[in-house]
Amino acid sequence: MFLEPHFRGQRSGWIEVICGSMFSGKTEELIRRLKRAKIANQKVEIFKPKVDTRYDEIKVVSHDSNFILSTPIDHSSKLLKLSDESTVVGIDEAQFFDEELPRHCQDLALRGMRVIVAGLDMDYKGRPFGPMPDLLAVAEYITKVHAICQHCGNLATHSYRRVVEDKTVVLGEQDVYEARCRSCYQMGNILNLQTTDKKKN
Ligand SMILES: Nc1ncnc2c1ncn2[C@@H]1O[C@H](COP(=O)(O)OP(=O)(O)O)[C@@H](O)[C@H]1O
Ligand SMILES: Cc1cn([C@H]2C[C@H](O)[C@@H](COP(=O)(O)O)O2)c(=O)[nH]c1=O
Ligand SMILES: [Zn+2]
Repeated sequence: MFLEPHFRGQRSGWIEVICGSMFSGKTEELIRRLKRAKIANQKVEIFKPKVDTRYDEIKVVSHDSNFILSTPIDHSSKLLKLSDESTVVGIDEAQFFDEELPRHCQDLALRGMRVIVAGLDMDYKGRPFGPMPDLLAVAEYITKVHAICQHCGNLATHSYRRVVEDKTVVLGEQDVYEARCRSCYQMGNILNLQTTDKKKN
C-alpha cells in the first residue's frame, strides 16, 4: 500500500502517478488517497478530462461505483488557475489529456502542491498512452496496479479491446474491453488477425 509522504517544514510539492491497465484499481486508489487528504483537512481539487463522460459528467467514478466530485476540464492549462490555494490536486484519466499535462503538473508541484495523477499506461495496442510516459518520467512516486486477467486469472497488465475499432480513443467498459495478462493479450490479438485474414480471403 502507498504510504503518504509527510509535508515537512517548508512545503515542497511532488508528483505521484498511479498507472496500470483498465480495471486495475487506479481510480479506487486515487479516490482513497484524495479522501484521506480531505480527512486531514487539506484543500483538495480533483480534475478529469471533459471527454470522459462514461459514468458521469462531473464525478470521478470507479468500476465499483465509488466516487468523488471533480471538475471536468478541456486542457491542462486550466489546472493552475483552478487549483489556486490547493494543497492536493488529483487528476483522473490522464491519458486523455494534452501533451502539456506533465509541464503543468510540474508547475503545481513547484508551487508546493501534492499532485496525484491516475491513468492508463498503455492503449489497446500496447503503446504508451498520451502524456503518461512523460508523466512517469518526472514523477517522484509511481504505483503500478494490476487487474485480474479475465482469461486465466493471472495478473493483468494489458487492456484488450473486444470490438473491431481502430481509433485510439473509444470510451467503454466490460462491453468493449477486457483486462488480460501479456500472454492472453497476445493470443487474442493473433486470433483476431487470423480471423481478419480469413474474412479477406
Ligand atoms: N478483471 C478485473 N480485475 C480486477 N478488478 C476488476 C476486474 N473487472 C472488474 N473489476 C472491478 O474494478 C474495480 C477497480 O475499478 P477502478 O478503480 O475504476 O479501475 P481502473 O480505474 O483501473 O479502471 C475492482 O475493485 C473490481 O471491483
Ligand atoms: C485501452 C483503451 C481505453 N480507452 C478508454 C476506455 C475507458 O473509457 C477509459 C479507461 O478507463 P479506466 O478508468 O482505466 O477503466 O479509456 C480508450 O479510449 N482507448 C484505449 O486504447
Ligand atoms: Zn491471462
